[in-house]
Amino acid sequence: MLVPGFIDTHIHAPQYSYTGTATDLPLMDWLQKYTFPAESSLRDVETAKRVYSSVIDRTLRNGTTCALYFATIHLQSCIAFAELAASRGQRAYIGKVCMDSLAPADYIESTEESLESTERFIQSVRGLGSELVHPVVTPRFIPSCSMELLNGLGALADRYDCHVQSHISESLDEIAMVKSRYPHLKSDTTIFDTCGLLHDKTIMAHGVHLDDEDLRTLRQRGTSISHCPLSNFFFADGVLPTAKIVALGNKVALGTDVAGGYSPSMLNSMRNAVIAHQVTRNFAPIKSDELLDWRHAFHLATMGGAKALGIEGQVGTLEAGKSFDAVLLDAARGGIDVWDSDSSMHLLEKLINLGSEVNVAMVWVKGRLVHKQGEAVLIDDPVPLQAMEDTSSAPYTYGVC
Ligand SMILES: O=c1[nH]c(=O)c2nc[nH]c2[nH]1
Ligand SMILES: [Zn+2]
Repeated sequence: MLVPGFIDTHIHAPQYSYTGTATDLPLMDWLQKYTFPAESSLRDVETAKRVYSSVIDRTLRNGTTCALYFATIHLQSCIAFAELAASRGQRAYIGKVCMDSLAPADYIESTEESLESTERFIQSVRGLGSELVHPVVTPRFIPSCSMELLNGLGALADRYDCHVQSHISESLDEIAMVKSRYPHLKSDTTIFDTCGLLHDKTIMAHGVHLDDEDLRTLRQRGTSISHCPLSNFFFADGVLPTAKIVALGNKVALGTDVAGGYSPSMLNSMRNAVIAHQVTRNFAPIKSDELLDWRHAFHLATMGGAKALGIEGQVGTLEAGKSFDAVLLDAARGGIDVWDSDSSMHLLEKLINLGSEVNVAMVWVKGRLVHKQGEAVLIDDPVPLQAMEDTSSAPYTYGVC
């Protein structure tokens, strides 16, 4: 079954090195114990290239044709990441992370350094001239950014017309920290808004504790929420009422939040979005009839992501005139039994509920084959769609898998 490419709207590329571990602590302790040391080690550009190549490769193998990535604070490593994404052919929105507070001495920047290297990152990525790879203004979250930094980043996003990403109202420990620092300001939303960081190219992860007023502000600004259900089960101290938020008219997309979420698979994220919805329904004091099933989750993982990034005219569905960002899913490759009586809707439902990387046969971005199961990594040469029938003679350049 050929489906639109999956769009992961929240993934921490440098955390890929410890994906599948570090599942035992609340957010603030987890950042100090696991995240900052791992991210700090990517100061070394060669280490960064190894990790970033792996995460690009792994996400492509899982059918992620487009990802909105957090990187680290290190300018040269971030530029190397953008170059790798461009040569590997993934649609990648990449943020050089900004933090001038709440981080260890070896993984922090001054306000000036943060603003300067963000600007240089924007210019360098735009200088690559890639249609697929874009810079994103990325304050990590409010606790790790001074007001001066947030204001400066708002101005940069405006000047360069850039996407913005961060985390918003994500957990009780994060909210308590913001409240103790800014007791007079109502919420994360108020702070981001005051600093000019909420607009229609902004994607905020989590938002589990947004109230109705916050949600209204996000709607008015056209800002999207990246729902990361698996990570929310570990950190959020709550569950995002996704169906309610979608019904209110807020833009919602899906993310894996690697490595707070331990799986880089968007199929897994779709399944967890449905489970999270079932949890909110089952434990809600008043039962609502809002629905979020596998079909909605599939929509959030494709068109929802495209709308969040403002590229719904190019990707998100398989339609004439759009870019061919697509995934060929094949149940026969393992783990899924199909019966003659199965309709094509049953087949798609099975692929979403039971599928994994094993079932991702081929992946294309903008018409270029970027992954074919069982073959070496495809790099550099854009391959025209017509050339794909006979793979033995196609003019691919192969890298080492
Ligand atoms: O899930 C998360 N992962 C992170 O790396 C992070 N940083 C701030 N807030 C965060 N939440
Ligand atoms: Zn995150």
